[in-house]
Parts: sequence; structure tokens; C-alpha cells
Amino acid sequence: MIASVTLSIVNGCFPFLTLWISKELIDEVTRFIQSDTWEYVALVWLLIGQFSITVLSSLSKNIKEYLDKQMVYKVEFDVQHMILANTSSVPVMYFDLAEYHNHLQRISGGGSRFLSPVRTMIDMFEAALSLCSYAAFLIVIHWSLLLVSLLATIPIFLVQAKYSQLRYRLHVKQNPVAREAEYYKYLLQDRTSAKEIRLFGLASFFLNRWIEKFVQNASETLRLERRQQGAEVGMEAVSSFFYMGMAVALIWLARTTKMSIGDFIAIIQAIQGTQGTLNRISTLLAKLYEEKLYIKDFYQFFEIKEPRIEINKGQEPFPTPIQRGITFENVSFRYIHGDRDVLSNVSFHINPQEKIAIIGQNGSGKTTLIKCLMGLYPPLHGQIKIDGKNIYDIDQKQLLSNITVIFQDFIRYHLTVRENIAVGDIKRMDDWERIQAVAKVSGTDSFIQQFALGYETPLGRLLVDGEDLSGGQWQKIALARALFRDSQVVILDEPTASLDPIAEMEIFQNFKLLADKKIAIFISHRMAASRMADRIIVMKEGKIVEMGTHEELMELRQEYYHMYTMQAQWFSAESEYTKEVVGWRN
Ligand SMILES: Nc1ncnc2c1ncn2[C@@H]1O[C@H](COP(=O)(O)OP(=O)(O)OP(=O)(O)O)[C@@H](O)[C@H]1O
Repeated sequence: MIASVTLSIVNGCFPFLTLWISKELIDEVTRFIQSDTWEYVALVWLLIGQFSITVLSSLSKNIKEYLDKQMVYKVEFDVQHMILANTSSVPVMYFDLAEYHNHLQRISGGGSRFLSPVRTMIDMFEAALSLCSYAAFLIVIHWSLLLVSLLATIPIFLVQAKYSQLRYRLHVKQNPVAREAEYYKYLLQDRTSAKEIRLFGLASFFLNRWIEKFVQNASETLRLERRQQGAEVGMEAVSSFFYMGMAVALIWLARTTKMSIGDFIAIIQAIQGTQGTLNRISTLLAKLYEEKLYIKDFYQFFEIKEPRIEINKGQEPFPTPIQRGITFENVSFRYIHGDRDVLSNVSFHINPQEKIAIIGQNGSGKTTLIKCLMGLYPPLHGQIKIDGKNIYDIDQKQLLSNITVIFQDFIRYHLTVRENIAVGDIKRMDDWERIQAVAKVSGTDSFIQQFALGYETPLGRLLVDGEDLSGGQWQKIALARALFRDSQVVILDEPTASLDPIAEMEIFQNFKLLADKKIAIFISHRMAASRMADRIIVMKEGKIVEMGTHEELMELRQEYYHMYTMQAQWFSAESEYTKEVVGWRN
């Protein structure tokens, strides 16, 4: 930036130098033509001088242009890097906060916000230079001329500063509406939503929503703009009034003193020049003020501290191998904006190498329980312990690397098959043998062999030649990824929801093998799968209502029994359900 500013000052000198050397050259050429002698040394030097100035001027201009571009990239890089470093490391709970997303969107304008004040300051520097020369001229005539010129600018500056602040406040207020508009735009542009938008004929519905939100923001902005323009006209009238007073005073001076017409015109021009420059400085100052607000907002984003979000600062190592197991002690949890406990007083213990199934109706808190175990969501009350150590005392990296989870909404990475599996343990990216082994166990290998590029086939539609997979095939890839990571605890949240019955059967047959010597937790709505577990936890409305083996729970004849028999009845020709459903056909 310093180099760029220096070069703009240097560039400003070149026109004077060019003018001067052209004048000298013309004089020298005239003298040379009229002279009888061949004295050409001075002429040659002047030509060399002109050549050098042209080259140097071009060099300096182009270096400055390059430096400016480099500055844009550097600032853009730093800004984006800071944002990405933040979004990829803040506690996951921040993503549940709408304010976080609003703030993120406000600052995502990029590096231009940072470069703009730099340009404004350079402009101000130039304006200040010309102001100095006008001011010097006016002070020589009378100091009051400069004072009145300064006073005349104050109203305009005040209006501009006020509206800069109003514009910033409006921007903050409009942010949620802008995000909403963005969402409707996304729905209308996104590949995955394209089918359903057409199926339900939602295009004009979302388009109208987008128009509504867009127009709402645009009309508010324009209303403010109109008010500002009106206020500026008023303030300019006030300034002109000052200047008119000065003009009258000058006319009176011209009449009563010996001021020449030339002096009078020069003073009027100096006053006009001062007025113009001061107005420009005032506009630039207001702009700088507005830019300051945005930059402050940018830095505030990185200082957000949500008191309700506990940061995991544990240092202790993860117990390896786990010897006593995992314990939930009276754990209660509530989402940050929630008004009820999603988990309440949950207590249970999992022994080393035990296989646990968690079942329960939709929304009963199964996934939330897993998110708490991973240390992503701190309990409101109670503790989660592994071998007696509170998970918040364990180093977070170690905790996460010892727990593998496949969530229902796992990521479908637009990477190659090999990379999709290997991201499960990025350090072992090149462990070919293991990649192939887990691909075989998860059932991925059989369909990968059909692709010409095999494991190097890009998946998804982002890359050229990318292959898209079916829901079940993606799920197999996710399963392979989880297996690739050799952790002590494996958690599968609805692992087989998209799998066909044969694949599901295979996965469950392999499950004991896959999770051998590990603690395994799986959440499933397929009641039959829960029979594989050593113990079953039944959840209802955030509480554990039953716990035991399949046989024990069946004997209890309560929640589990009802859920199990209800599903089993679908397959029994004698059951009431089957008779009713078959009855629909008749
Ligand atoms: N990020 C969140 N913010 C606020 N509430 C949430 C959030 N995630 C889940 N919930 C609420 O917490 C409750 C439990 O959700 P959870 O996902 O744990 O249920 P689940 O038992 O896994 O359900 P399913 O069987 O449908 O997957 C639900 O009522 C849901 O509305």
C-alpha cells in the first residue's frame, strides 16, 4: 500500500516533468533550426530525457497497477482466510444461531470493504493538497474568508455523516430479509430442489416470495436515499447562503478599496475551489466513517462470544483402550433457542465393547444424545464420562478422533471414490489396502468396479465426468468412510435407511465383525436390527423409558414391545394390520 501511494505521488509529478521537458525541447529545436552551427548536445540530452520520462512514467504506472491488483488479492485472501478459519473452528452450536449467519453474510462482502478506505484516504490526501493551496491564497487576503468557507461545509458534512450511520443501520436491519431472499433464490437455482419445485409447481410461489423480499429491501434503501438527497439540497442551500454573504462582502470591498477586477475574479475562484474541495473532503470523511462501521462489524464477528456456548478446553488424553465404558449421569440438554429440554435426566452406562441400539419415535432426542456424546453440544445439567473422565476434560481433537459417527445427513463429498472413503482418516489417504478392504465390507466395491475409472471416479455433479450415486450407494460410501477410521466408538445414526433389504442384511451381518472390540451404538427405526444389540435403550420425549435386552423388553410388554410388535405385524399374514392393508386392495 505504501509503495502504491508513493507511486501515485510519483505519477502525479510526471505530467509536470513532461510539460517542462516538452517546452525545453521546443525551445531547443527552434534554437537549433535557427542556428548556423551544429550544436546538438543539449538537444540529444533533452531527447534522452524525454525518452526516459516516457519509459519511467509507463514503468511506474504499470508497477502501480500490478501492486494494486496484488493488494486486492492479498486483502481478499486474508479476509476470506479469516472467515473460513472462523467458520471451520467455532463450536457447532454457533450454526444454530440465526444472528451468526446474519453476521456472516454481512461481512462476506469481501476485501473491497478494506480497500475502499485506502482509496478514500488517498483521495482525501489529494483533496487536502489542493485545499492547502486555496487556503494559503485566501488567508493572504483575509483569514475570515477561509473560516467562512469552513463553516459553510459543516452542515453538509453533518448530513452526510448522519446518513452514513442510517445507511449502516438499515443494512444491519435488512440483513435477515436479504438472507431470506437469498434462500428463495437458492431454491430456484439449486439442482436438488429443481425436481420438487417443478412437481409442486412452486416456481412462481418462490419467485413471488423473492420479489417481495427484494423489493422490500430495495424500497427501504431508496426511501433513505431520497431523504438524504432532500436533506443535502437543504444543506447546500445553507452553504450557498454563506457564500452569497461572502460575495456581497467582496463586492463591497471591491467598491470601497482599490481591488482590481483580476483580484476579485481570483478571490471568487479561490473561494469556489475551496468550497468544492471542502465538499469533496466532507463526502470522503462521511464515506470513511461509514466504511469504519463496516470494518468494525467485520472484526466484531471474530469476537462473538456466546456465553451459553461452552468451549471445550480439555487437555487430558482419551482413555485408550476404554476400560470402564461410557456413562451418562443425569444429562439434560436444551437447544440454545429452545424452550424445552430435548434430553432430560438421561442416565445410562455402556460397557467396553458393548453394542447398544437406541430406538424411539421421531424427535425423541436420539441424535441429540449422540451430538452431546461427541462434545459438540454441552449438557445443561449432568455429565458424560468416558472411563470416569468428563468429556469436557478430554482434549477435543482426541475425543473426536476416537468417536466415529455416520449421521443421517452425512456429506456427499464431490471428490473421487477413494477420497470419499479416505477422508474418514485423512492421514491415511494412501492406505490402498485398507480403502479396498472397507469398500468390500460396506458393499461399495461391487458397484465401484462398474465405473471405468474405478476408485478414481469423481462423485457428484461438480466435477466433469462425475458420477452421481443413488441414496443407498452414497450411504454405503459413508459407511466405508466410517469404517476406514479405526476409532474406539462407532455410532451409526440410521445407517441403513436408504439401503435395499439385501444390502441392509449384509451390513448387519458384517456389523459384529466391523465393530468388533469397539463400543457400537446404532440408532434405527428397523426394530429387527435392534435384536443384534446387547442392550436396547428406548427413548421417549427426551427421556429413557426402557433399557434392557430384546427378551427383557419384550417381557415388559410396554413401549418397546408395542413398537416391535407393530412393525412385526406388517409381515404377519394373520395380523390385523396386514388384513386391513390387504383389504384396501379390494
Ligand atoms: N439444532 C437444533 N436446534 C433446535 N432444536 C433442535 C435442533 N436439532 C433438533 N432439535 C429438536 O430436538 C428434538 C430432538 O431431535 P433429534 O434430532 O435428537 O430427534 P431424533 O430422536 O434423532 O429424531 P429422528 O428419529 O426423527 O431422527 C426435536 O424436537 C427437534 O425439533
